[in-house]
Amino acid sequence: MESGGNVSHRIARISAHLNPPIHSQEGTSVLMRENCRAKGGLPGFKVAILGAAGGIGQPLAMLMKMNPLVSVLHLYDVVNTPGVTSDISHMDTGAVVRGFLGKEQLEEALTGMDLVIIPAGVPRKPGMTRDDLFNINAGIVKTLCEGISKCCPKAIVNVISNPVNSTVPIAAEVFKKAGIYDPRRLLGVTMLDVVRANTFVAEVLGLDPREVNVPVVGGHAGVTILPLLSQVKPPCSFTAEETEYLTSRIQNGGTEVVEAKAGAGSATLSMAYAAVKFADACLRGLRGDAGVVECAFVSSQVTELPFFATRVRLGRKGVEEIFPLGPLNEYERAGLEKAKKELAGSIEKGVAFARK
Ligand SMILES: NC(=O)c1ccc[n+]([C@@H]2O[C@H](COP(=O)([O-])OP(=O)(O)OC[C@H]3O[C@@H](n4cnc5c(N)ncnc54)[C@H](O)[C@@H]3O)[C@@H](O)[C@H]2O)c1
Ligand SMILES: O=C(O)C[C@H](O)C(=O)O
Repeated sequence: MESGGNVSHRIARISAHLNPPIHSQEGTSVLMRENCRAKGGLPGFKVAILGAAGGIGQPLAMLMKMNPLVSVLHLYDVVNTPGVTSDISHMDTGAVVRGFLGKEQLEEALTGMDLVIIPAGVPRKPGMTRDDLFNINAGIVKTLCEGISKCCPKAIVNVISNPVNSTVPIAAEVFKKAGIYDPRRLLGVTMLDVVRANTFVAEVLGLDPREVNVPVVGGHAGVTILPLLSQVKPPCSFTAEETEYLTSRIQNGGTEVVEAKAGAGSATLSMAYAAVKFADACLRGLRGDAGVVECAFVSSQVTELPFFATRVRLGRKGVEEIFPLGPLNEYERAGLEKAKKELAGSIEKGVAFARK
């Protein structure tokens, strides 16, 4: 039986849990309470989501709370994290959730993290390109990466914020400036392109999308998104018309969603799904699992460009192997040239911004 002392200690803990100290908006914070269950510390990884109250951030937070590899989940945003954190913390899964609000709490949110996922920033509206988001999102990503440099320089960083083709080079420059850059640990998330490609190819082939794997290389915008339909698994072939249809649909998948949402933002739910699929692969790599291979936009020597998305093998140190493009057909070779031309400018734009 519990002693009286233990019982009142437990009630005090529960009451602290139900009545968390909430500080003022202007002041530092909300939801600073230490969750008592964090003490024992389940085996697992510590993950932070920056932009956790957003359209991607919320479902991403929910799905990461369900991931058995995660023991601690930090939710950071400049708005609304108390509500999102309170809500998600009631899920009866293992990860302990803590919320952090506003830039005063960024460092606390980041300290000790193994993986940081960044979906912070504005999304597109119809008629915009991803590059139109640069002026706002470049600064957001820069500030967040400065925090990472200081508080968790060894963390794996997954950049979702657009334009990914520029925000990843920005992150790299920030890390270089801080003297902590390890290219193996910085990954631009292009998983949604693969998810879409698997879905659209499966539709054409009449297969279950879970059985299909399409490598998508290059970058994450328009013609820089290059699906390698000649390398689809299971092996298959497409007519010229199917190739044209699939390439165009995969390259314009983001725009398809932006237009359907008609001003209410861009892909959030499929992106959260893709982000968790990718984060889970990073965590399995960190754990030491063998053969974890996904596509990502990383520092690369596969082409003459400093960054390029290809299939990479994920391990304890992040990106441990970068696979070459493999044999391309004529259609893909032409696509590659177009992709490289646009990518070069986007990468340069990010680097120039960060070096200013
Ligand atoms: N890589 C991809 O495949 C992919 C897919 C979809 C969307 N995106 C991009 O992801 C980003 C977010 O999209 P969304 O739909 O979630 O947008 P959203 O506006 O719904 O959410 C963004 C969140 O970021 C927060 N935020 C803004 N400034 C911040 C800062 N300085 N620090 C922390 N948080 C901050 C906002 O408060 C908001 O909660 C956009 O740039 C979008 O283009 C990328
Ligand atoms: O298209 C967008 O603006 C969001 C994202 O990059 C996507 O591919 O859905």
